[in-house]
Amino acid sequence: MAHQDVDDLIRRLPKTELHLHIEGTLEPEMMFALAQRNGISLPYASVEALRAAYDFSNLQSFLDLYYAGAGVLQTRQDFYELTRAYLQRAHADNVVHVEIFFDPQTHTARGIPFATVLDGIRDALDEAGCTWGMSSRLILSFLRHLSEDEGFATLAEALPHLDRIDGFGLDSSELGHPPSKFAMLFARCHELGKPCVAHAGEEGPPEYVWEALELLKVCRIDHGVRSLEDPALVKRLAEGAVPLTVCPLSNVRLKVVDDLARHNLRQLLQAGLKAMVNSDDPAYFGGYLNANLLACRQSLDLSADEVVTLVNNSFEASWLPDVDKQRWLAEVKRIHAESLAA
Ligand SMILES: Nc1ncnc2[nH]cnc12
Ligand SMILES: [Zn+2]
Repeated sequence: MAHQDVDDLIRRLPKTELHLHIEGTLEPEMMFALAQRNGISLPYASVEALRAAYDFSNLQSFLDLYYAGAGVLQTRQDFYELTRAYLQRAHADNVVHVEIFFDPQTHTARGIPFATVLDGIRDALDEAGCTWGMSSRLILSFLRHLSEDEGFATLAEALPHLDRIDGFGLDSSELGHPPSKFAMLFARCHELGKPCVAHAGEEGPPEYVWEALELLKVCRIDHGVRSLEDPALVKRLAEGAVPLTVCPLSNVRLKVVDDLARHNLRQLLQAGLKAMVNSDDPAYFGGYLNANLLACRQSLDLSADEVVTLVNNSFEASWLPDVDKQRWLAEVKRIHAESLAA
């Protein structure tokens, strides 16, 4: 199939996104607009100056800016508008199902009530369900640079809202904050009957992926690109069909890989791992879901079959009920067959 046809297929396929930080969808234009509305001054003269600062050397250099930027989010309406803007972009990319992270500790630490954050995000998710039939799940992600006790305090704040929280995650500065630090917290999350995921093997070593699996008992690994360094881990991930929510443009921008052409996405698939493509923090990393897939197609010369495998892996790894998964997988198959026949 010609490159142009694979690109068309990428755009046409229904897709799901499983690794997306809602705070990472805050575009510079919206950051400035909210800053003005909320009477906050930003240390940048213009949108262009802010964008120019998006030149990261590693995960921490990004996180410093990302947490500072999130300071403009104050009201339920702000969180609603942020989420609505992301969902509009996802819908334009033919994303039909999203499972998104929110970082409540980033906001409650500034005095924003937990419910303000949750209500605003949920307003937009519910609206997207009504307007487009887009399905969604919301994942409360704990900040791993904070203590486990602080995680427990956040979990206590979440308890009255558990009907609107679908799972738990772990993100932020990975090095020096291994999953084992949160073993008791995640045990409690499992007791609440919710699925858990964790960022691991982004900058951190394969041991962190092992800990996420064995101690936090996660059902997906977020990133996990360093797993290939450990053959025993690859065997474990393949045998357990553990999904890896890979974020290629993020990996380039955070210098996890030096060049997209040298990303190990294909090697992950060839090792039998359930990898897929996601956008992570698209406002900071230069592209939403289709942009990630198109960039991989171009730099890695992905075939139509590889694209379909990535999209299928994503539906299979989602928390959709089986009947919905089967419906979307059948739709992917139909569109793939149509594009082959064209
Ligand atoms: N890529 C990433 N890794 C860890 N924590 C994050 N929070 C937002 N984006 C993140
Ligand atoms: Zn992430």
